[in-house]
Amino acid sequence: MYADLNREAEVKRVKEVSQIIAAEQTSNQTKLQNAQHETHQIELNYGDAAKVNTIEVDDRMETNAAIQQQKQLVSLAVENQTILEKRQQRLERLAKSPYFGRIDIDDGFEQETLYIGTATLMDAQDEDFLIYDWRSPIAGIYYNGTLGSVSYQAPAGRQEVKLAHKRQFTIQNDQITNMFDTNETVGDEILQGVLGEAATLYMQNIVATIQREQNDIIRNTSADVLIVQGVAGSGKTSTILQRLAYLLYHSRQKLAAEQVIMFSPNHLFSNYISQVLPSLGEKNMRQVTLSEFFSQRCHHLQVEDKFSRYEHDQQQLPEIAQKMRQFLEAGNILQLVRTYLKQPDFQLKFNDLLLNGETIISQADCVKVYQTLPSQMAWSNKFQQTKNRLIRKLQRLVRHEAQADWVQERVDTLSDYEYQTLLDQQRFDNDEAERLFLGKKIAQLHFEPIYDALYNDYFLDIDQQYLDFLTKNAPTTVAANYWQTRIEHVQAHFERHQLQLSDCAPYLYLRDQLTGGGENHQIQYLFIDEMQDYSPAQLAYLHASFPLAKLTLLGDQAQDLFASSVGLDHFDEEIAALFPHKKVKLYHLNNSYRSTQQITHFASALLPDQQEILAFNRPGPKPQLIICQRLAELNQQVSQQCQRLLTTQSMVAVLTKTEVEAEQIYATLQSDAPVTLMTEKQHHLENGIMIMPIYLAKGLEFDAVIGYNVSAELFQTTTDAHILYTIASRAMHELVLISLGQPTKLITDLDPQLYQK
Ligand SMILES: Nc1ncnc2c1ncn2[C@@H]1O[C@H](COP(=O)(O)OP(=O)(O)OP(=O)(O)O)[C@@H](O)[C@H]1O
Repeated sequence: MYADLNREAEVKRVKEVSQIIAAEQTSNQTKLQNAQHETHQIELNYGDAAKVNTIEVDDRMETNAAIQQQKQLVSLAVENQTILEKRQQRLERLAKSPYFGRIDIDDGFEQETLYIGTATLMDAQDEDFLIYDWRSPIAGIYYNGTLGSVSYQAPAGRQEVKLAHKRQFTIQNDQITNMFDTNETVGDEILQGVLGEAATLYMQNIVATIQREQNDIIRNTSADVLIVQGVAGSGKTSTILQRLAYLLYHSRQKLAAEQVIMFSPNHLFSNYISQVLPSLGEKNMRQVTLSEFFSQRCHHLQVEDKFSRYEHDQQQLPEIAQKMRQFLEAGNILQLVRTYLKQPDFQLKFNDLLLNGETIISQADCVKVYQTLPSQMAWSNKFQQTKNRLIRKLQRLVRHEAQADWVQERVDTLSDYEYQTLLDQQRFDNDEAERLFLGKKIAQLHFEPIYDALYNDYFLDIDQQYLDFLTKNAPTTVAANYWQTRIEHVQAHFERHQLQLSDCAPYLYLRDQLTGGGENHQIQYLFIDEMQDYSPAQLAYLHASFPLAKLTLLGDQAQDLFASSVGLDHFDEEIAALFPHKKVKLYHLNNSYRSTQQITHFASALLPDQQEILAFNRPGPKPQLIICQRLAELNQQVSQQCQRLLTTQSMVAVLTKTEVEAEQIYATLQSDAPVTLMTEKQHHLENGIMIMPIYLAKGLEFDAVIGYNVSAELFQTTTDAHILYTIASRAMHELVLISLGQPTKLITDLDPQLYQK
């Protein structure tokens, strides 16, 4: 039987469920306190057990057994406590809002009413579900189905049922504040309410209003590589965070949050999204930026980061440089590395290993060892064999040196302390054996830097090897002399211990292939947000670095600020082609939820290749274009607009094209509200006014945005159109664009109806 549909019945049910939750909270709290007390007691006892006599052998064994037993007790108690703590948190979440959806279904045998919330809740007898977790198979119907016949994926296979009713709620504590029936997947009305709200310092989960197209992405568990090309504000980031919560729920036994990595654009963004998973009762995944990842892997080099390269590009980026960059950043560069290694004349480049100016292991030694190995052996194998043989060679040298005069003299002059330390409590039958032992220790210590160098693969001259790779792989798109100049640049950078961003992927891949390193087998899922900011070479390298991980890539080519996807005509398909032997699934999200209809229409029109972008039906004021003739006037306008916007909005961002502009406006902005200049070091959003270059605002949103100086001089190219689109699409409710002098044609060529001058 379906439950009663009238409002009174719903009001009554919410109250009843809330009371059950409250009672559960009280009983669970008592259990939790008991568990905390018990853990504390066991820990105290554990301390006593460890104090037992350890001199007598029998006592010592007994103590060890006691300690083991106590340890087990502690870990059981802690585990029990953790379960209760988690349950308490879950109940707290449910108490704030027990559920948000109801479905009435008929499977041909019985009619059932199900309520959907952020976690499962059973009745006191543990027999009936009072609330179903949104991730349970049957809850999929709520997001996917319109009334009538629907199917869902149950553990036993696909099930067909009839969906008779669907109802949405907004519930605060035990009060229903909004409720209506819908035939839509998830109706507009509640979504209207959610999207009309003010911006928040942390991203919110979207569990109550997940849209059908987003639900497909969230619940896809079959793809090895899942690629989402979605327009600005289409919920890509929200969707993948929900997806991760879904995956963690369904693979509890096999997948832990520690086995998931997300590459995010910057720390501000990482922090902005950090509350979504905890709000769904899940632990956060690890987050890293590309720059951090590369720096970690190239510890002896300073890697150019995307932001400084962007800033530099704004000053100048000659066409030739761009072509060379495209060559190095194309997906097939890793293939070129593999081909290079297969050449018959391929030679490994080695370093001399020196100690106090004296060559201990020479390049010639390395070559000699390397050449004795079978040519058909795999490179990484050959490299490891070479390394092992060089280590053995060093060990022979140490044994030999142990008897050398300088070492024996050193043995004679050891202080008592040195003597004891070197002996390390070892006993010898005769003096000679002891002398030999000490001699060997001294020689080992002496040659320790060489051991380290061998263990850390420093005998491979990867820099020279990479230069050799570049020399043998000149692109056909640029003249030889330009390429030669670039190689010299790379060399000069190596001398200063620097590496340019476009060299990172081929350089590291070459090193990994040669040394057999660089693969992380722990990570099971890799998420890459803002994938358009990664070159195909970087994406391919990340895939090679996490070979067992399933990938979720999401982005929007129209927000490509760094021109990473220049030359890719069919962006997502070309990205998909990077994973030829994998099960790839492509999704497109065309509905934009963030901004008002007016802002979305305006932003979409800025794009050169008019994409299909569907605005959500939420009206607001038209974007405004303001033209100033002098710099002082421009700065004054920014101040005035900030003041005006802050009367109705709480988070206003002034977005600039470059860092220098952000600093300039920060120096002149006058406001009573707090003003923050956001830099890469800043990790938190702030209320009031935030000023930042657009690349730091990636993935973020604000109540109102002021686009700083959208002049014809600064915005001309396709990449500029992408920058402007990204600026405009950060605004939820209001957008103001201010230009110094003639505004960019990107705006003035638009239909004048789209904005207000
Ligand atoms: N189903 C939904 N229910 C409620 N809000 C949603 C939904 N989908 C998206 N949103 C909201 O739309 C806004 C944009 O979402 P999100 O940041 O995930 O989009 P995005 O595609 O990653 O954007 P961008 O590429 O522009 O950074 C957020 O405020 C998000 O909460």
